[in-house]
Amino acid sequence: MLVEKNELYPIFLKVNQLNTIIVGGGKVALEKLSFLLKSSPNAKVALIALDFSSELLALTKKHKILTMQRPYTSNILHKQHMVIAATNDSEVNAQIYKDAKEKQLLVNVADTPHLCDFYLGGIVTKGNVKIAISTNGKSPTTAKRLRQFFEEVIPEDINLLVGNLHRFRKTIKGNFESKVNALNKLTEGLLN
Ligand SMILES: C[C@@]1(CC(=O)O)C2=NC(=C\c3[nH]c(c(CCC(=O)O)c3CC(=O)O)Cc3[nH]c(c(CC(=O)O)c3CCC(=O)O)/C=C3\N/C(=C\2)[C@@H](CCC(=O)O)[C@]3(C)CC(=O)O)/[C@H]1CCC(=O)O
Ligand SMILES: NC(=O)c1ccc[n+]([C@@H]2O[C@H](COP(=O)([O-])OP(=O)(O)OC[C@H]3O[C@@H](n4cnc5c(N)ncnc54)[C@H](O)[C@@H]3O)[C@@H](O)[C@H]2O)c1
Repeated sequence: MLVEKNELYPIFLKVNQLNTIIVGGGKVALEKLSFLLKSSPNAKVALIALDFSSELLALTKKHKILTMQRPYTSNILHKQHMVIAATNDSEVNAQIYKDAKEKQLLVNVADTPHLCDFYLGGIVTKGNVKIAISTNGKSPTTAKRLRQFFEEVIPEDINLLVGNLHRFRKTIKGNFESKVNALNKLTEGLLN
């Protein structure tokens, strides 16, 4: 049996130094913004929509996020790096996709895999450690459950390990290779 394989390449974006725009102000926009801010509270993001739900407005106020109450027009994509389309108008969403492609922006039309350059994933954060989960767009529910599972099983003190190894690395003398050897020797027991 041929097993399908996820060929997406995950990268960890510094969204505090990139410009992201979300088009839409309803339930889906709220979900995408909440997950973005949960992982990256200082993300540089702006929203544009005909109207915004009160829950979404409360979140934008809390994080000092700019909201623009007007219809989408393509000029809003100027100087943006990424756009998330989350309106309830599929023609507008398709137009955003087309405009973004013309301007070579990364685009995600929420919940519409064939109109996405990237997917938002399930994300587990423990201090400096972050794990991103994707099911290749096949089952967001599985991504959510896996995220909950790893949030539960990965100990909070994983961050202590990272901090200790970071400090230990600075104390090791020698070239790159001997540092790698020392770090690997010290941590080989972690797998057992
Ligand atoms: C991970 C997460 C992040 C986030 O949203 O930020 C995320 N979806 C989440 C939850 C969720 N979304 C939906 C449900 C209801 C169950 C269901 O319908 O299946 C649930 C579960 C729930 O809410 O319980 C609806 C839905 N979503 C997509 C479709 C279309 C389709 O499946 O074809 C439909 C059907 C729409 C319809 O019916 O028309 C598609 C996408 N959703 C993705 C991400 C991308 C793929 C990620 C991957 O590769 O796994 C992708 C491809 C594009 C995208 O990036 O949007 C977040 C969990 C975060 C967490 O909890 O940690
Ligand atoms: N809510 C869900 O659970 C769900 C599930 C699966 C798919 N979807 C799909 O996701 C999309 C968004 O759903 P939702 O629940 O967030 O809708 P919603 O009605 O809660 O919000 C839609 C938002 O789009 C904005 N909008 C519409 N036209 C616009 C335009 N021309 N310019 C700027 N903003 C515009 C509205 O102002 C509103 O804020 C829809 O296509 C919906 O079918 C929703």
